[in-house]
Amino acid sequence: MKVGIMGGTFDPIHNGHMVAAETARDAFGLEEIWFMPSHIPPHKHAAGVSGEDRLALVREAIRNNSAFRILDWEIVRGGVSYTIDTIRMLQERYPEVEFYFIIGADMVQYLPKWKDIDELARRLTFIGLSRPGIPLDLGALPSHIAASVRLAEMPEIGISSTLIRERAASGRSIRYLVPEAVYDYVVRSELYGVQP
Ligand SMILES: Nc1ncnc2c1ncn2[C@@H]1O[C@H](COP(=O)(O)OP(=O)(O)OP(=O)(O)O)[C@@H](O)[C@H]1O
Ligand SMILES: O=C(O)c1ccc[n+]([C@@H]2O[C@H](COP(=O)([O-])O)[C@@H](O)[C@H]2O)c1
Repeated sequence: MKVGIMGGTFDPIHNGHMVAAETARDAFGLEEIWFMPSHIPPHKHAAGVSGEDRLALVREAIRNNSAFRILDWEIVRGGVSYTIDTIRMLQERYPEVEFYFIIGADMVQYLPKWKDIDELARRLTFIGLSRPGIPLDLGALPSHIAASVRLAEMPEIGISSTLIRERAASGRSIRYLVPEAVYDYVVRSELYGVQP
């Protein structure tokens, strides 16, 4: 069975994440996508919203898609969410699964800085997807890392969680930038400064 892991801070999850996951599923014949919110992301600021709320937002986003599932291991484990730690555990628990890890073009360039990247690159295949303003190519990667990355074009979506947080904080609409059920949850729970 082929499973794509969609890891992220998801602060909040938005439509760029949804299209990235669906593009990877479709392009590489993945049977399931497991959305995996990180606890503390390794190389950027911690999320402003709790792990429980970010898990709830992901649950809302994927509720109508039976191929999309949630993996709460990193939130439950706490600490810094290094992917290698999680993948070792996942491969022990699910030895029959062939794992892919879905990332945006920004993260493709960043792969050499990931913890134990050489081991990770042996354990799984990365799927790199287009993101506006960032070249989608493997030219800058060492060849042994590039060998474990596949690229797929997706319609470029200029949405980031930063954009959503900034718009929400300044009272501008975030509707339709996030899945409708995510928008409803954000409004209901008054996250990111959004008022009902
Ligand atoms: N619009 C997008 N198009 C393609 N990939 C994306 C997009 N937004 C995020 N991703 C990818 O999804 C993964 C998780 O992203 P993350 O949760 O950090 O969201 P983000 O929008 O990049 O967040 P922030 O703005 O807070 O840095 C990363 O691999 C990232 O590259
Ligand atoms: O393991 C690492 O060193 C590592 C470094 C950067 C990012 N990651 C993972 O990549 C995914 C996307 O990261 P981010 O920061 O864009 O949310 C998320 O699952 C992170 O845990 C992992």
